[in-house]
Amino acid sequence: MPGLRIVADQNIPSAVELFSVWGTVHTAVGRALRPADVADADVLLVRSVTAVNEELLAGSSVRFVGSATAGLDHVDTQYLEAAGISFAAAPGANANAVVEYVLAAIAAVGDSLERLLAGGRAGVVGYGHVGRLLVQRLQALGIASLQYDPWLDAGELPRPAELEAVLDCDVVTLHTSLTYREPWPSHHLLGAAQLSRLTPASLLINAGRGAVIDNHALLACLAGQRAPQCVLDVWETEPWVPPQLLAQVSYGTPHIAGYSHDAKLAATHSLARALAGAFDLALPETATGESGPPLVIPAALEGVDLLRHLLQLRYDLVADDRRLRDTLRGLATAEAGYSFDRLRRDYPVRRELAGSTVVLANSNQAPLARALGCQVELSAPSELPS
Ligand SMILES: NC(=O)C1=CN([C@@H]2O[C@H](COP(=O)(O)OP(=O)(O)OC[C@H]3O[C@@H](n4cnc5c(N)ncnc54)[C@H](O)[C@@H]3O)[C@@H](O)[C@H]2O)C=CC1
Ligand SMILES: O=C(O)C(=O)[C@H](O)COP(=O)(O)O
Repeated sequence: MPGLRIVADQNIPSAVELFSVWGTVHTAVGRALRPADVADADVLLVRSVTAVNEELLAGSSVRFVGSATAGLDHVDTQYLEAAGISFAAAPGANANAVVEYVLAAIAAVGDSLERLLAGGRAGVVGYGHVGRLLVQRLQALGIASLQYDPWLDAGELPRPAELEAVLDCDVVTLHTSLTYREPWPSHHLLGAAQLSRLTPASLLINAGRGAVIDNHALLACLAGQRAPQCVLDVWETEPWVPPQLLAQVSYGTPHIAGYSHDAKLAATHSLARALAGAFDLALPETATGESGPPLVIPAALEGVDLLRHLLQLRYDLVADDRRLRDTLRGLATAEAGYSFDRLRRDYPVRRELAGSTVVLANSNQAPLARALGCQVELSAPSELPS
């Protein structure tokens, strides 16, 4: 069906290249999309910053909406269904990127990694695409975890636990969708009472949605005597980040946990497949992404030093944190919001570690590299254990 009018968020990489075989692609600033921008469109492609609802789409000619995201809290899927508008998202496309962010955060904060490897436990809240992959990776590294996801049958979780027990783990990491739905809303799942279970020895990570934690209660908790360590990628008030909260966290980033180059491209391709399926269009052959250049690992590294080195090879949390703090310092609220969005728009190319080839001189290094999803090459191949 040639001649489709397609409106796409400017931050969906390769959207023009991939979708223009089916029509004209107009790119737009996702947060600023208004009804007039989509009134004549057939297809709308968004990211998480565009609220997709009746207000935006009523009276428009849009027949397909694609969201290049895992989270769906910005989309009124009931409205789309009632209005007969097809919808697709990109579940799982960025799960590995988020997992690598979380592991890098654990490696960066104090001795969290050492404690987990020495018999500590990670508490995983939300056992969807991200939670599942994280638990698999932890298991491969020999790290125990407990999981909380009351929407699933306990049998689907390797070690299901009550939220309280999960909060008592050494590392607590949040991967729930944002939902207000009873009986288990995730909105403000962690308020003052839940946060009070954390101790100075705990590390709390949120790379899900900001509003899963009551940010007022979090600020009070982090300013208190028994404050845990905390790493935040998401903020309840995005795109504005409260300076007081940023000042209290060990590391803060501008909602980029899922922003690997690989994940973004996978999401665009997944939307192209969905549109082709919905409109019965021929899907052109396109090259799939190549993994980055091989990574050469120093032979002397072993154990926790090797693991920390591997986890920080592809993702530099410290640099992302510094960029956010340097950018936001001293800015007024509105300007800070624009700057947050600009950091996301201009995010540097980041490749995933999983799928990367690592070149090892020491065959003892192979199990850890494999546990992180790397392809292993030995500089002397005959030494590689099977
Ligand atoms: N910071 C970032 O860059 C990214 C953030 N996200 C966020 O992380 C979330 C998780 O991603 P995926 O695993 O891909 O989504 P998913 O939809 O596969 O999994 C979400 C899980 O959360 C569970 N859940 C919902 N309410 C819950 C509650 N009250 N308590 C415990 N669990 C609950 C659901 O049952 C589901 O299993 C997304 O919904 C999105 O909001 C996802 C990707 C990137
Ligand atoms: O997939 C999700 O859900 C996310 O949170 C996205 O990775 C965030 O990116 P944007 O869609 O806001 O660019």
